[in-house]
Amino acid sequence: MSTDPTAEPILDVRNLQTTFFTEKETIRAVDGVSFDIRPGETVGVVGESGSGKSVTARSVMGLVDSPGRTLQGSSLRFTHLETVRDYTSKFPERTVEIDALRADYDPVDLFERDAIDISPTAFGYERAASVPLEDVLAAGYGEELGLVDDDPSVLVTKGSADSPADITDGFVELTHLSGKAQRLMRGGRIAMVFQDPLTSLNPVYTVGNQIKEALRLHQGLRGEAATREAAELLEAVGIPDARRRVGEYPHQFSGGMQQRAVIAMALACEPEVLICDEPTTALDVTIQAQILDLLAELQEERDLAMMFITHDMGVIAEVADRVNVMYAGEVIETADVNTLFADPSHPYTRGLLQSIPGRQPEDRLQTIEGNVPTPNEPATSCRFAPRCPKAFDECDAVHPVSVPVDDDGDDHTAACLLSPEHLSTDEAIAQHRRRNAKRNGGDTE
Ligand SMILES: Nc1ncnc2c1ncn2[C@@H]1O[C@H](COP(=O)(O)OP(=O)(O)OP(=O)(O)O)[C@@H](O)[C@H]1O
Ligand code: NI
Repeated sequence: MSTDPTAEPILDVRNLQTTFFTEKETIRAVDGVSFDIRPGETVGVVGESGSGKSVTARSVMGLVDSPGRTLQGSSLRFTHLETVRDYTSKFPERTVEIDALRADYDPVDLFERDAIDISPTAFGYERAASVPLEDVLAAGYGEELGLVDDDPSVLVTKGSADSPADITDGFVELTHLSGKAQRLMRGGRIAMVFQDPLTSLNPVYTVGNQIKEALRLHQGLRGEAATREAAELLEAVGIPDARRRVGEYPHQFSGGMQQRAVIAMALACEPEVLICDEPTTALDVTIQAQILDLLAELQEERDLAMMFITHDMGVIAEVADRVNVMYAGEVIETADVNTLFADPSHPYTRGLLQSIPGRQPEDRLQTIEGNVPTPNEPATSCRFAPRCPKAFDECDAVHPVSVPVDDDGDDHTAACLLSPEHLSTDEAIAQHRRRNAKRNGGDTE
């Protein structure tokens, strides 16, 4: 699984916050998550039950149900250029051209208006002049700042909205999609495979008809051509006797074959990004291995960007190029897969690795005591501290932010007061305090 580390991301997740407003409490299920995925790359998302993996995936898909909501300040950028051009011509009323705005607005003036309660630090910049207008719009503050009447879904950053074919840079902001623009994205450009194949398959239609429906919607194929393509897709995902089986119903398929059919359905839409949420958890080990091989093959053929969710470190080792470790709504460590296994930094990641059978001497299987807490308060401390073997006093007083683990610039970050590892603990804590203060708009922590 080699990917080009210099390639541009196709999906850029920035400060994603998805919260459930229940009668009892406010659950910050995803609390400021950032990462990106490149074409051909698999980003693994791992963590115990309740850490926010599925809500992250559902947020990207726009499938968060009430009482959940993705909050203002979150940005999910789909940067696939062809899609940006296509959406610019299909949804001109939802498109904004940054150059045209820049001519009319000076960001410094924007932030100086008295009525406005947003500071540049909310966007991770210290000075107003450094905040790109597209960040303001993507995070949903365009209306408040008087830039636009309605949050735009398509942001053209290089080129003119009048000439879609000549656009060279921009993104579709997934958090602002609705209606047809969302239907074309979901399934068409970004597809998802769930743990239980029966959530995706309708029991009353044949498998073939369901694939054909996807082909009609997203590729405009009908009739004989669609039937042929449906059988070819079933063949491509390794279903034997595909020509006959297109006429069968989901219940006539085994669990493994059902999941293959779901993958075929996802591929019928020719997506750029495939999100897999524990796609093999319900399957036995042999079938699981076959499905993982299949996904790897399909990814190679189609240069798919994949987000792969699992609580199984063994599966992560097999499928992922990069890994995000999640805990209580936050990404607490991120690294390329080899670094993560060889040199984990966060005590939580170390704990997860020690709970893989066969990875520790004397075959002692360690598990981390306790459970993931429900993140129902803003983070003002380390959410892992109560379970952490390394916890010390400050862990209850300072919220650790993601910082580079060391200074060799290899994109290995951890959200732990013991990082960066080359600093003394006091220096590291001071850095976390400063970064918190900055994020909260200059307040003291
Ligand atoms: N519909 C909902 N209403 C209220 N809270 C929810 C809802 N869906 C998820 N949550 C909460 O969001 C948090 C994250 O849940 P999520 O399903 O993303 O966890 P997960 O990491 O996918 O866990 P698992 O490994 O069990 O699938 C949990 O605290 C959960 O209780
Ligand atoms: Ni889940």
